[in-house]
Amino acid sequence: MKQGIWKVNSTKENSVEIIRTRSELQARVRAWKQAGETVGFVPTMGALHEGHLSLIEKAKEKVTRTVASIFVNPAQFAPGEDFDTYPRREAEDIAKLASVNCTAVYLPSVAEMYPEGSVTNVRVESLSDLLDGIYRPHFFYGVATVVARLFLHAQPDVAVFGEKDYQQLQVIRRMVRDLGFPIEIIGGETKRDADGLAQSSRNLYLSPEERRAAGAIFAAMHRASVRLALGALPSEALKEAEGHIVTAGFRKIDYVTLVDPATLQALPADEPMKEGAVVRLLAAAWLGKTRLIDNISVTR
Ligand SMILES: Nc1ncnc2c1ncn2[C@@H]1O[C@H](COP(=O)(O)OP(=O)(O)OP(=O)(O)O)[C@@H](O)[C@H]1O
Ligand SMILES: CC(C)(CO)[C@@H](O)C(=O)[O-]
Ligand code: BAL
Repeated sequence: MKQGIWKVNSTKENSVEIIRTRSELQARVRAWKQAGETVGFVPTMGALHEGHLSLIEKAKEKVTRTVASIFVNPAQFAPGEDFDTYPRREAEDIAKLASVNCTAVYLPSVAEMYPEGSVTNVRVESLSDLLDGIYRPHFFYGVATVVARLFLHAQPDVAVFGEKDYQQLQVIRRMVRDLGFPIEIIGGETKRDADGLAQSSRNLYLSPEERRAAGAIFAAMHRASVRLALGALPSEALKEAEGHIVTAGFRKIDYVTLVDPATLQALPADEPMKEGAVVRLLAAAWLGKTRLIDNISVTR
């Protein structure tokens, strides 16, 4: 029966196994585990770039089988956000996954992730309500809900998330801790273009002019991190960074802030960082209609 489901619903293309249903994925993972293999999981929304592929490579260091998922999750988009226009590039994505020898890709439908009448959600309170949660109040509830469901479908030993979405990584770590998922969560470092811009699927929305301006967000954060390491007041270093971002052509800043890396609570703005402190500098800003986020670690 398990074998039958697998044969009907999955095909092989460029050596990546394509799996579209929860039952197939669970059967496949169960078979691997029974054979003594270990499973790494990389959830994505597709339109893959080198950042995503680096997470597969990171998983491969730890496990013998890797599964990527591609699912544009309606529950994490608010009305008026870009759910309908979010880039969808299934064939290209599958070829990219093949190029890094990802074992399988999970491509569930909305009905597979949210069976009709589904009313069960996961809320990681507190962490979800700060920073991006202020500007996208629905967002981390949608992320936690879908990631919990994906974890139950994929049942991985290890899951890798990008540090680019730093708050998301912390929310997932907290959910895994609180609910006791037997999954090791690993953070993957942010892959950047030559000018420092963090790679992101939404960079595809930028016009050539906007793309030229976009590097300013990282440049401003990097400059602020150097000043902070030298003992500048956060209020001054962050204000200067905001000035650079606006001058480069960003139309609106949601935040440029210094936080505790674990709790994400804002640090005092009017005291220099303590010697030896390691904190996180996070920023979110709008370039035209595109919202870019980024973050870096700052050490004094
Ligand atoms: N530049 C990057 N380097 C490393 N990991 C990344 C990078 N960008 C995204 N990721 C990670 O890839 C995973 C899937 O993210 P997602 O599919 O939303 O891509 P994205 O590029 O962040 O898209 P978006 O533009 O919608 O934010 C997440 O864990 C995310 O943190
Ligand atoms: C983790 C995730 C795949 C959940 O939909 C998404 O938020 C993303 O791509 O970062
Ligand atoms: N990269 C996180 C997914 C999102 O912004 O919708």
